[in-house]
This record gives sequence, C-alpha cells and structure tokens, in this order.
Amino acid sequence: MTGAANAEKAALSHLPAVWGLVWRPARWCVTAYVLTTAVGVVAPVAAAWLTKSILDRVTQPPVAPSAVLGLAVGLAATAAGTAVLPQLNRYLQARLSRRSGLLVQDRLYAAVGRQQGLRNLEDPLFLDRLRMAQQAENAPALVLDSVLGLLGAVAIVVGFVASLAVLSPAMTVLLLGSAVPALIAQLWLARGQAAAYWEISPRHRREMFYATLLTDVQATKEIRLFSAGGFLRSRMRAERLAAHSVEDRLDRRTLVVHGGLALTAAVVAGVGLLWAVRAAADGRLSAGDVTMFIASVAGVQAALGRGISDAARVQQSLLLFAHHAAVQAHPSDLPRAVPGRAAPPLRRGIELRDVWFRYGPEHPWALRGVNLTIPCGGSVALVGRNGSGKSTLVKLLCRFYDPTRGAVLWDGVDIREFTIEDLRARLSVVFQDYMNYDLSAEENIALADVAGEQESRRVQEAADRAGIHHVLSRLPQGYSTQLTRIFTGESGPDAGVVLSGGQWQRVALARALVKGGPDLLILDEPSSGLDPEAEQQIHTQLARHRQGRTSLLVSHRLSAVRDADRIVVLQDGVVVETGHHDSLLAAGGVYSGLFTLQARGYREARPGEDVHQPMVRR
Ligand SMILES: Nc1ncnc2c1ncn2[C@@H]1O[C@H](COP(=O)(O)OP(=O)(O)OP(=O)(O)O)[C@@H](O)[C@H]1O
Repeated sequence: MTGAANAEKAALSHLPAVWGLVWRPARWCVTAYVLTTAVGVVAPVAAAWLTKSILDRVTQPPVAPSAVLGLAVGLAATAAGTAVLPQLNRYLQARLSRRSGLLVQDRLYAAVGRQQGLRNLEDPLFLDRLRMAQQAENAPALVLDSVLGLLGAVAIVVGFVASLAVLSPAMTVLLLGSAVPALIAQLWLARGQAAAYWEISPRHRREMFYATLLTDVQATKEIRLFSAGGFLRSRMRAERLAAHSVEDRLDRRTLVVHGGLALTAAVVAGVGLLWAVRAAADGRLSAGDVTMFIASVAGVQAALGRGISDAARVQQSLLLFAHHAAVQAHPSDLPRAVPGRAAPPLRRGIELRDVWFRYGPEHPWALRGVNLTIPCGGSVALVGRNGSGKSTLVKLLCRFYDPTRGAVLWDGVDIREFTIEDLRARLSVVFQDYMNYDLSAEENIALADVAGEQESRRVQEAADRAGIHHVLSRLPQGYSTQLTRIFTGESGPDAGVVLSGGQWQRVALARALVKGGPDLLILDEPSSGLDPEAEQQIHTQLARHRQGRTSLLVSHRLSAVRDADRIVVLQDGVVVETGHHDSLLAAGGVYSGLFTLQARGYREARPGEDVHQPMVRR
C-alpha cells in the first residue's frame, strides 16, 4: 500500500470520532440538518420531472388543464421549497458547527493540559501539530456537511442517470466515465493541500510570533527604542512570502486541474447537446425529452462536480482532523505512575540523589550528579553563577522534567511514583520568570489555589505577608480591580491599573503564599525587582514565614541567604560547596568569593555618594 493510501486509510479511521463530535453536542440540529439536506436533494430531480411532464402534456393535444394545473402547482411548491430550504439549512449548519467547534476546542485544550511536563511545549514538531489542530475546529462539521453533500450528489446522479439512461445509454456512460479522472485529480489536490498546510505551519507560527511582538506593549518599549520594528516587519514579511510561494504552487496546480476538468465537462456536454438536437430533428426525441436530456446532463455534471469536491473536502478535513487526534493521543511528556500514589505530607525531607539532567540528547548537561537534601522543616538556599543549574533544579523538584539519571526522593520515595497533581499540590513556588496575569488583583493571587476555599481573607493575608496589601486594598475597586488595561476602558469604574515591576513581584509572592501551608516552598529569586528597603522587609518577613517550614530559596543576593540552615553552591551543574554562611565564608571557596565581591560592591561607594541601605548585614 502506498504512503498516500495509508494516510487516506488512517484519515478515514477518524470518521467515528468526527461523527461523535458533531452528534453529541447537537443531536436535534444534526437530525434537522440531515432532513432538510435530503429534501434539498430530491427537489431538483422532482422539478426536472415535473417540467418534462408539463411540457409533454402541453405540446401533445388534447391538453387536460386540470392535470397540467396540478403539475404546475407541484412545480411551484418545489420551487418555493428549493428557495427557502437553503436558508434553513445554512442556519442549522452554522449552529451545529458552533456547538461542535466548542467541543473540539474543549477536547484540544484538555489534551494540552494532560501534557504535564514542559518538554512537548518546547518541541517544534508538537507545536506545529498543535497549530494544525487549532485549525481543525470546524473539521467535524465540515466532514458532516461534505458527507451529506456527497450522498446528495450520489442521489441526484442516480436520479438523473436513470432518466438519461432511457434517452441515451452512450451519453450516460460517457458522463460517468468522465467523473473517474475528475475524482482522482480532486483527491490528489486535497492531499496536496493538506501537505501544503503542514509545510507552511511553522512559517505561520513564526509570523504570529513577530505579529505578537509588534503589538505587545511589553515588547514595544525595546522595539521602539531600538527602532527594531522595521527589522521585525521584514522578518514577518519574509515568512508570509515563503508561505505565499507554497500557496501559489498549490493554486497553479489547482488552476490546471480545475481548468482541465471544466474543459472536459464542456466538451462532454457539447457532444450531448449535438446528439440531442439531431435526435429531436429525426423525431426520436420529443420536446420534453430534449429538456429532460439537457437538465439531466447539466444535473449529473453539476452533481458529479459537487460530489467530487465534497469527497475531496471530506478527505482534506479528515487529514486536518488527524492532527487534532494526534495531539489528543500524544503521550504525556512525563510517564504516569500506574496506579499513582498520593504524595503524603513531608515527614523527613526531600533528597536529590545523584541527579543528572540535560534538556535533550543534543544539549549539554545542566546538572551533573547532584546530591542534595532539603530536610523537613529546614531552609536551604541555593546559590551559584548564571547558568549553573539552579532553576533547572527547581523545575525537577516540580517535576516539569524527570532526571535523565538519578532520582528525586520524597521521604525516600521516588517522586515519579506519585500522581503529579498530588505532588504539585504539596508545593508552592515563586518562579524566576513568574507570570503577570491580566486578571483582577484577587484572581491574580487566588489562582494558586483555585481548588481551595476562595476566601478573600486568605488572599488578603497572603498579600499582607508579601507586603502588597496596602497597595491592592487602595486600588479603585480594591481587590476586584483589574491589573491590566487591555480589557478595560481608560477611565470609569471598570478601569484597570498597571502595577510596577516590584509590585507585580510581590503579587507573585502573595500567590505562592496563599496556598495554605505547602510542604515545600520554593522561592526562585523572589526579590530581584524590589527596592533595597522592600527587599529587606520581604526577606525578614519571609524568614519568619519560612521558620519551621521546608523551603528552598534561590537568590543571587547573598545577604538574603545567609540565615538559611544550609547553603548549597552550584557550579556548572555540580554541588561544589555546602554549609552554613560562616563556615562557607571561612572556607574561602566559591561562596566566600562571591559574597566578598558583592559586599565590596556596596562598601566601595565613592565619598559623598548616596549609598542605598547596604544589602549585607554585618
Ligand atoms: N528549556 C531549556 N532548554 C534547553 N536548555 C536550557 C533550558 N533551560 C535552561 N537551559 C540551560 O540549562 C543551563 C542551566 O540553566 P538554569 O536556568 O538552570 O541556570 P540558573 O543557575 O538558574 O541561571 P540564572 O542564575 O541565570 O537564573 C543553562 O546552560 C541553560 O542554557
């Protein structure tokens, strides 16, 4: 079997799933749609027969007026139905398409949510597939539409062919024979179209990326300042032009195929017309027969054309839907323990045992044989130069990735044995690259605990601990104020506000603190954007909050980590030093070097310079 035939067979295997996606959300709508479509199919054949009968009766005396009148009323009713039904049909089609689209979208984003690690969302192939799947929202409704169109076309062809076969068997064979190459050509075109979409998908993704940059207020600052807009626009244009060249190639192919098919159809119809005129002149066909012949040839050709296009559309929609199905079936980037155990409350501690990790086989090692223990109730600080692997270690603790070698143990149990949701429910984290959500102040904080009790009191307590309550409570709508201006007007009661960088950081901190008593609190650079006074305050408050709780603090501000029970120094993915502040300072190693350098930076202010409050407490 060829690759194309395999792809087609695989595409057809999605038919039951596609049917479920239109039938389940819109049963009545689908039923009514099928019925109106069926009536719409019968109407043109009935109209052709009624016209023939009227003409035959009118041109062959004696004329029976009552019979002709009855046929005329039937023809008028058919014409009225033919005029109205398409409107109803369109309404039903749009309605079922919306409902099905919603279900398709729900399923897609639920499948993305089942990807519990980060690896797939960093994989360009998965992202291209995801983009194709996003475009498949209307595929099930389109398949239903096209299948019904195809069945209708078959019914029309059968109806007209029966009439035509009586008048001219040779013409019937010629018409049907001409449909075979047309079908093959259309299926070939549809396959090419699906392949072209796949080919230009990465280009569309990059184009979207540039378009988002050019309209994003955050990015715009740098883009305007550095006058980089022209450069980005030219990149965006280049992506669009590259996609155009693929589309042009496809359009040329379509033009040649469609042109050839239209020419063939015109020649076949012309030959038929010549034959019918001669047969009428010889007296072999009546006037009614000639109109029936012409209507049948036109009807068969139109129905064949529509049917063939519908068959191609079914194939194309199924090939597109195959990406949706592939995303749904995509294995999670993290193996799930079966049956997964619930992560119990932490009793002894968390241990990284000989952990090696790299982001992919082609990447260098980010962690190389890390051994580290975070005792229950203890505070550990992680320090080290840029790129030494601190955030990577945090990501392994959250199980966004699994170690390439070694294990992360929770009270001695490999965390891979726990259900991921349970494990994460026991953690709270402020990430270095925390998010600013375009939501209200309360939602921004409560987001960390949507499953928990949505008590405003708890949100406000967390905000207080993060030192942001006094700001949020004084906003125009208090905690209900939107922390964004992109969805709300410039003024008025609904106007949103924009927080400063440091205020956003405190909101992120409040989000981590709202989760009632996590077993492990991870703070990855929680104060990098704060002013010295605020940083001092936050660290004092956090030190109080972390007392008796298990915590991991990652920070380049060494003054902030000196009180930790244990300080771990990472260098090139290896733990090079572990100990208390004083012992590490006395050892004169990496930590001591970094600390002395930082402390000197604060002490070496020029005379008369306004020195901020020193970071290093003596
Ligand atoms: N998603 C990723 N894919 C590939 N490599 C990555 C990824 N994230 C980090 N790395 C690489 O892993 C190494 C460790 O990075 P990591 O972010 O853990 O360092 P860090 O110690 O937190 O640095 P910093 O102090 O600058 O925050 C770096 O070499 C980095 O380039």
